[in-house]
Amino acid sequence: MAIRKVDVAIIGAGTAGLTAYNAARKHTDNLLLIEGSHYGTTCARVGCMPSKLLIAAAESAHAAANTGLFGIQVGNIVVNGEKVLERVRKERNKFVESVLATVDAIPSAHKLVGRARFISPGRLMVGEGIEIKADRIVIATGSSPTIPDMFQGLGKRLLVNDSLFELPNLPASVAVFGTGIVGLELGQALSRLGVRVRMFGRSGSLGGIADKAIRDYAEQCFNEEFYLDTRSEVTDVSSVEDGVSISFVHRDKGALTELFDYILVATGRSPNLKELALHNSGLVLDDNGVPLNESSTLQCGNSPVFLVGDANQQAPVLHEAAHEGRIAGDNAGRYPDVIPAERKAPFSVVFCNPQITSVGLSIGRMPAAERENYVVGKSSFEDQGRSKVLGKNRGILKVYAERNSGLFVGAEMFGPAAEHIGHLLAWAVQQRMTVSTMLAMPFYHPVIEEGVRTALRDLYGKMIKADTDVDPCLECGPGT
Ligand SMILES: Cc1cc2nc3c(=O)[nH]c(=O)nc-3n(C[C@H](O)[C@H](O)[C@H](O)COP(=O)(O)OP(=O)(O)OC[C@H]3O[C@@H](n4cnc5c(N)ncnc54)[C@H](O)[C@@H]3O)c2cc1C
Ligand SMILES: NC(=O)c1ccc[n+]([C@@H]2O[C@H](COP(=O)([O-])OP(=O)(O)OC[C@H]3O[C@@H](n4cnc5c(N)ncnc54)[C@H](O)[C@@H]3O)[C@@H](O)[C@H]2O)c1
Repeated sequence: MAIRKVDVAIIGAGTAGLTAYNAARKHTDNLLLIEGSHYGTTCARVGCMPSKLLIAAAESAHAAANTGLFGIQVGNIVVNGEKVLERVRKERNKFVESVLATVDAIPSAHKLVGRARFISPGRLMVGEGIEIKADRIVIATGSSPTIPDMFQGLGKRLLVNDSLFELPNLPASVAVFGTGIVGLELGQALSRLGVRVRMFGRSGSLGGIADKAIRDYAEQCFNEEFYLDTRSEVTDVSSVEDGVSISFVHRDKGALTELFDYILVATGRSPNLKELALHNSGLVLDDNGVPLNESSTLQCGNSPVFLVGDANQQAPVLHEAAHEGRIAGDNAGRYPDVIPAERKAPFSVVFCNPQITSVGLSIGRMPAAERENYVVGKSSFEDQGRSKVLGKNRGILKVYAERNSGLFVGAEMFGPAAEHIGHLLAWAVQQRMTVSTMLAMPFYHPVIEEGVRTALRDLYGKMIKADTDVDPCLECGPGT
């Protein structure tokens, strides 16, 4: 049995693990990055990048099919599924290669391939033959798709994000389970590429939208493209010779049984912690078996262990995984002199179409009494000038401010260019801007951002006096 002693061990060479490695290395040269599977990260290999590539193809097909609005007729549109997936993989591989180049640049003495688990506090076993004694440990093991029992046994008919992009061709039909972020992004993309899609949700949730009015509006929009039920009643899912048979209660047609080539399971992700034998780690675990940890330091209690990225499930998105890795790597390097870091404003974007963005405080999830402390402004994109020009005039934006201070605290949007609007609003939250400061900023004309001004003016009007309109907007052009 080989035994190695290091200052810092990092488990998992994904986005969080790699940034943790870089930060910890500024403090010590005696560190180890342990990876139990492929290098290349979830984001590049099976997450953000291939999904966005598939969505880009879908957007292209959708735009081609919807030129009639502008008086333009396009000939017969043919989606070549093999070529679509070929491009997804080809471009995806380039993103993976750029990560692999980063990993290659790490000295081999700092890397170890094998699955790690705790054998006691501060001691890890990697595979069956290597024991690592580590003064400090960063857990950066990511997350994996959760597969509910009802889908077990479907064999190759069951897809998750990891397997979808490896299909040689686009299937004719896919039933998507889960109306969360992954389900919505991939399900809509498949539908826009000509795949027959039905989407089955369970809890009423849709793409993480907290506000009920925005959620209902979005559900209606998606149903104009494909059948989506956020509270579906699915009575049977079985593997049959030609595919998967699904029995469900259709919202309008009652009980139905339909056949699909595949089901795509997008019912959430669980942190990769089970394999770590955390009962040997000495860490205090919550009811779900996740070590308790502090979000400003990522430290687990007073221990020399840090938990980052999807593994802690605090903010399972790429930029947060990277930020958390940096904080934890630095703290593991400097331990016991741990320093709390400022966290970024909460921010997410869902790349469905129209897009969804959520920023800052989630007023929609607050109890009614707490919500009283906030004022809500709203705008619709149905009549918004630039959105109409582009034929993208669907959507709602809600913006939130603290009632007493006028501080801008958050927003939620389903609508055009939400990936960009979300950035403006997230930066405003993080800069602790007030609504009046935001309204003093320049707004060009005609742009989609004018819809933000409309919502902020509505908010401002409600803040200054509930029953008084703000002054007319003299600088607002038509359709803002
Ligand atoms: C389909 C999809 C689309 C997404 N799109 C976006 C997007 O558009 N924007 C966005 O911000 N986020 C997106 N995300 C989320 C984003 O990909 C994740 O938040 C991010 O990749 C998490 O990084 P991580 O370092 O925590 O985990 P990972 O990159 O998964 O790294 C964890 C690593 O730990 C290794 N590991 C696990 N257990 C062990 C062990 N016991 N021993 C050794 N190694 C181990 C794994 O092999 C893996 O390499 C998407 C996710 C999915 C699934
Ligand atoms: N654009 C992005 O930033 C992006 C894209 C993809 C994923 N992600 C990250 O990945 C995480 C995981 O995404 P996800 O979509 O897998 O999880 P999620 O938690 O967003 O959604 C899972 C959905 O599945 C539903 N569900 C659970 N069991 C079900 C069942 N048996 N039948 C039908 N529906 C069921 C849940 O009610 C929920 O709506 C997200 O939280 C997000 O942070 C981010």
